[in-house]
Amino acid sequence: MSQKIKTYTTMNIYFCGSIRGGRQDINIYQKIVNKLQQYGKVLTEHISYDSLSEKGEDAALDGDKSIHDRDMEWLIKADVIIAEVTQPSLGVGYELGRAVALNKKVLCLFRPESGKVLSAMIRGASTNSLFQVQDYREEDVESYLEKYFDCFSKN
Ligand SMILES: O=c1[nH]c(=O)n([C@H]2C[C@H](O)[C@@H](COP(=O)(O)O)O2)cc1CO
Repeated sequence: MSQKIKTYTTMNIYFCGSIRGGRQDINIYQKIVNKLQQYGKVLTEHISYDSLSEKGEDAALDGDKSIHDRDMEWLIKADVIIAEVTQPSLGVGYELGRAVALNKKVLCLFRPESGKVLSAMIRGASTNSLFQVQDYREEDVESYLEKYFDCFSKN
């Protein structure tokens, strides 16, 4: 067990979650980020911060361009992208499109019990093991991540 965690320590994980699209799901983002930190470095940990409001990060110096350019650098260096896609977000949709273009490994997590219907452009992109969409209930999120990273280590 300890050996498995050791192999994961250098993995770069890019977590996507809604910011300006709405912060309703922040508690779930925190749960996901906490779990992901068992497997590697979460480059976008800030998405889970209580202090980050719907206004987004304070990018007073270079504005939104610095946020975009930094996040694209992180996306390029990520080994895997985990996205919580229940709360619709333009930024998350954009990140996922860029991740597909970069041939990255992507897991999208969606909660049907929210009553929302996931965009066809996300669910419909799930054609192979590189881009997966997983429906889940909040209480099961950790076990889905465990299963995903268990298979990840074998690929
Ligand atoms: O301040 C920010 N910082 C930041 O890293 N992002 C990135 C990471 C999130 O996965 C995604 C959220 O996009 P949006 O704000 O459109 O919901 O964009 C987005 C913003 C604000 O748009």
